[in-house]
Amino acid sequence: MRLAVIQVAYGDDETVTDRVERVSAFVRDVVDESRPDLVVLPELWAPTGFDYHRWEEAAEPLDGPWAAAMTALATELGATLHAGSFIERLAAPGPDGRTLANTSLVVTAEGGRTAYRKIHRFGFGSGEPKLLEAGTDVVTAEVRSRAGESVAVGLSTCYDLRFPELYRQQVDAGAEVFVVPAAWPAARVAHWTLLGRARAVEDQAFVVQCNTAGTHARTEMGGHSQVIAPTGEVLAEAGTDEEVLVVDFDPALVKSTRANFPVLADRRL
Ligand SMILES: O=C(O)CCC(=O)C(=O)O
Repeated sequence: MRLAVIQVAYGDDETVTDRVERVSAFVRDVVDESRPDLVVLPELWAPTGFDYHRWEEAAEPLDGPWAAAMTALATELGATLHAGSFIERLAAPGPDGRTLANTSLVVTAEGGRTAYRKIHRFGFGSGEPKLLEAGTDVVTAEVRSRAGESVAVGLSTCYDLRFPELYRQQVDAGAEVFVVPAAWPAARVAHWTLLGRARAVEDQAFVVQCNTAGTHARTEMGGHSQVIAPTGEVLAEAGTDEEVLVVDFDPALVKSTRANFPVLADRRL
């Protein structure tokens, strides 16, 4: 199976409309050139990650124009698109009284959609916890290759990476690959790379991390998107600029790694 991780860079100058157009063209070029089965984009690349005060105006429902554009792109290209996340406007306020969520969207080549709402909100009282509802559901999506292979992918977003219990629940739900879109700042990028490898080793799963590059809302992003094998081997790692990682991987490596070194069978809780 082949995947392409697109580490998008952006600043504060580009309009959201221009960015959606630019990134869609970028995805088209990557698919034309490399024919990946799965393309991954970062967290909140369209509504501008850390620009919290614009989220309200940028929010769209799950059946809004951004999701429609991403669905059209996936079906046009015949590849599964993990479109990263967007600010979703919920139909009704959630338990915290908020009507927005940070929602990731996966679209298959046939246009089937899976959505995941970020469970762990980042901001310690401001930003996400103040503005967004928290997701409650552990979500996996099936990704099929052009050759007919199939793998279950666990969905999480950025700060979720710090909470290993979420990934154990994804393992219990059948996940063999974890895909993590992010807008992870440069200040803590060492945590990002370390935690990604830790999740791969402890859960014996592929980890696909797609971060943001550039500086927006006075926050420098960390880049260093990476793809990790279930053994902990780093299969590819980006630098700090806009970049694409194309990686071929064999989903069967998860089962063989878990069979050959069966630590997950020794869990006690
Ligand atoms: O946990 C971190 O250090 C960064 C998390 C973050 O930026 C986010 O979830 O948006």
